Amino acid sequence: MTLPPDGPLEPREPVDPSRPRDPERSPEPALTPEPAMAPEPEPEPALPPESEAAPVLAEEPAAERAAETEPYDAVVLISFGGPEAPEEVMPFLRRVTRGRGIPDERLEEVAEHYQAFGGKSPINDQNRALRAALQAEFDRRGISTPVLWGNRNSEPFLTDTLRDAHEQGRDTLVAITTSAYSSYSSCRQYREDIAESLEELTGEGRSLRVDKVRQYFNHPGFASVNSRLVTEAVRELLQGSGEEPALVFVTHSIPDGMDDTSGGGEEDGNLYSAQHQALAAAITDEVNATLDLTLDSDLVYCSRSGPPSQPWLEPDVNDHLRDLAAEGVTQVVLAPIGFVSDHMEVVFDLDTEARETCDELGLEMVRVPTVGIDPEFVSGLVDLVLERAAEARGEDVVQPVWPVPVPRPSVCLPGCCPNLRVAKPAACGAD
Ligand SMILES: CC1=C(CCC(=O)O)c2cc3nc(cc4[nH]c(cc5[nH]c(cc1n2)c(C)c5CCC(=O)O)c(CCC(=O)O)c4C)C(CCC(=O)O)=C3C
Ligand SMILES: [Fe+2]
Repeated sequence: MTLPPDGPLEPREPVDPSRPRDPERSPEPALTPEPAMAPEPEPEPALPPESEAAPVLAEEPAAERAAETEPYDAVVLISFGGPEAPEEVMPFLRRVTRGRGIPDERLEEVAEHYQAFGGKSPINDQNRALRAALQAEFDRRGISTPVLWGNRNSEPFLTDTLRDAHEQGRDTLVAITTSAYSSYSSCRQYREDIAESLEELTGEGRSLRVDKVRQYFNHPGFASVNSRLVTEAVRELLQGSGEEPALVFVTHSIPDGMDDTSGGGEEDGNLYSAQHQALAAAITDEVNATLDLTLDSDLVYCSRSGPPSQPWLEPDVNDHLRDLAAEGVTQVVLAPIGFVSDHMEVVFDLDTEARETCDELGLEMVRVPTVGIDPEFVSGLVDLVLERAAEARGEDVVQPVWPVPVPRPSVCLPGCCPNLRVAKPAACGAD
């Protein structure tokens, strides 16, 4: 792998919000200005009054804690969820879009994509594999902390996972989400899920604390692995034909308004698109340097939904492929850097729809794998857990970063990535 060439690898300030910021050690970032570190969230209030429903809970013995992950006694992988059988598709889609008045015709249209794959999204199996790979990596390092898994939109639901953890005496958890970038959909919405689960469990007399690792689009375990995967795909294509392909980076489109407020609050906004642009540009440079090429690249978007009247990030991947073909391009490498595994957005929107577009246009297309359970990605996530634990203990932490040289805060800044429809409580933040 490539080491981050330009990131500050010296430790950052320990978690002590009362300490003044030292400008020498906190270079002004180009993309993500932020204070040295947001304060830790207030601990959850003490247990609510005993009720008949939960008389024994306070007696629960504390589970054994591995020293390396102190204060955390469990890791929880949080993801989107997906249906696993035809009859689960519509209930899943209603859950995803609840409270938003999406017409049933739109849901039926999306349901067809799932039904074309037997009503089963690959996402849950991919998360089972990721959970197991994370557990294996902890085991390999001699760390006994369990890795749990909970979803927003399908079983196992996050609330149930956290309740089970509490039953087993585990009440201080650190979360990893399957989403690397900053935006409402990819960050705050997961923080709202955590807050909602914690509130429900508090109502049952269960007190838990859940912190979160920083967004990891610029952790080498994600960014450098993507760079390697793109480089290998380009190398293979060149060995086949010798003709230089066009490089196309793809991510999930979001409404323009959601991108405008990504970061937002105390930052400049547009972080979602800016983070993708920065990673795409850095990977392109690395591919060109490694393979001695001069490839051009573009960042494009897939999986747009919402009414046509609402602007979403563009161009759409299919429109872009048409433009490339019109310019005389004959080969493309499609790199889905916005996703961590080959879920429906990848297998339907790219491997099915975009591939059909390529076939129509006579474009040869290679789709780069997502990071999935690449050992270096899995190891990077474990590093992020240990980094977050050291931060929670108030120790100096080493925060590897590439290509954007500033780590995202693990405690989100006030007002970042706001929910533009309804204000909801969110965990893991300073607001
Ligand atoms: C940024 C982003 C990610 C990446 C970050 C992350 O991973 O979280 C992501 C992931 C995913 N999105 C997924 C599925 C869906 N997303 C929808 C709708 C939406 N996504 C949005 C954004 C994102 N989405 C937005 C702004 C909407 C519209 C408003 C809304 O509804 O919030 C809808 C509703 C139907 C439709 O309108 O298309 C569905 C079914 C699945 C599961 C795939 C599977 O089953 O394998 C996954 C991993
Ligand atoms: Fe989505």
